Amino acid sequence: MEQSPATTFFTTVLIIGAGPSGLAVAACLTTKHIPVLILDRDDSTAPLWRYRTYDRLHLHLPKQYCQLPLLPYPPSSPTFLPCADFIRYLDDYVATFGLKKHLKLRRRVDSAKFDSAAARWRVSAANLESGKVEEYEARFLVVATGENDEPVLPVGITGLDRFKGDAVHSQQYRTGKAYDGLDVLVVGSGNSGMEIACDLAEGGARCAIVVRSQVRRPILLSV
Ligand SMILES: NC(=O)C1=CN([C@@H]2O[C@H](COP(=O)(O)OP(=O)(O)OC[C@H]3O[C@@H](n4cnc5c(N)ncnc54)[C@H](OP(=O)(O)O)[C@@H]3O)[C@@H](O)[C@H]2O)C=CC1
Ligand SMILES: O=C(O)C(=O)Cc1c[nH]c2ccccc12
Repeated sequence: MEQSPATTFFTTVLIIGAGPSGLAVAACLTTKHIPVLILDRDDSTAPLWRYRTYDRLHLHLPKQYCQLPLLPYPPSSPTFLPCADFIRYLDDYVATFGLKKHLKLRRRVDSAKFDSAAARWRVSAANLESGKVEEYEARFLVVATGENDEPVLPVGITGLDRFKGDAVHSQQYRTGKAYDGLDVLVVGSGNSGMEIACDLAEGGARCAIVVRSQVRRPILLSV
């Protein structure tokens, strides 16, 4: 059977990733009237912040280090924003710069090639709603897919397959209250591991933490 040709979309700048970075790039370009399209495989902007964070999450950095270009936080907002406030800010950001019309969600980018003869990027994406392949042609490509979207699990932990308890990645962890009275081992002493260990202890778990190399010292910022 003959395949119908893929639909092609044209733009000047194609941005992959609708997290804070992708949205910031899009806002800066659209205010200069440069055409953009933003692709994301998830069904919303900032999916990591919406779907894969624990309940008590606040930004660890003071708000002045976490604001996106062209839209300051109101002075009344707290110095360390709760996650829900940060998401609201990102939603306001999308509304303020009219980014919704440039967003193409549920698009999984599968390849990106630079066609030097045409001086264009040719990007192929699966439309996860329709199941069809879409092609995108752009003069510039911005990859804003973040560092933390995909969970990283250590491979080859002997006996993990026989472990009777829950083993979850920090992306699935929500609250220490769910572990009241249980023994929990936290692997990793970055910001996630440290804060989750604290949340577990406050939730009533007996908690231990694995530190592979070192406990990093906090950098003190004046706020
Ligand atoms: N509220 C906020 O704003 C928050 C921000 N963040 C940010 O998100 C990013 C990711 O943070 P995080 O999720 O903590 O990840 P990180 O990469 O910062 O930390 C991962 C930790 O896991 C350890 N680790 C990895 N593999 C193994 C293994 N096989 N055995 C033992 N230990 C292992 C690492 O040890 P080693 O040091 O030896 O590599 C490290 O301590 C950071 O930029 C962080 O600042 C995170 C949480 C909250
Ligand atoms: O507050 C922290 O520690 C974070 O890791 C969040 C964060 C890092 N870089 C950012 C850029 C914009 C908004 C939030 C963050």
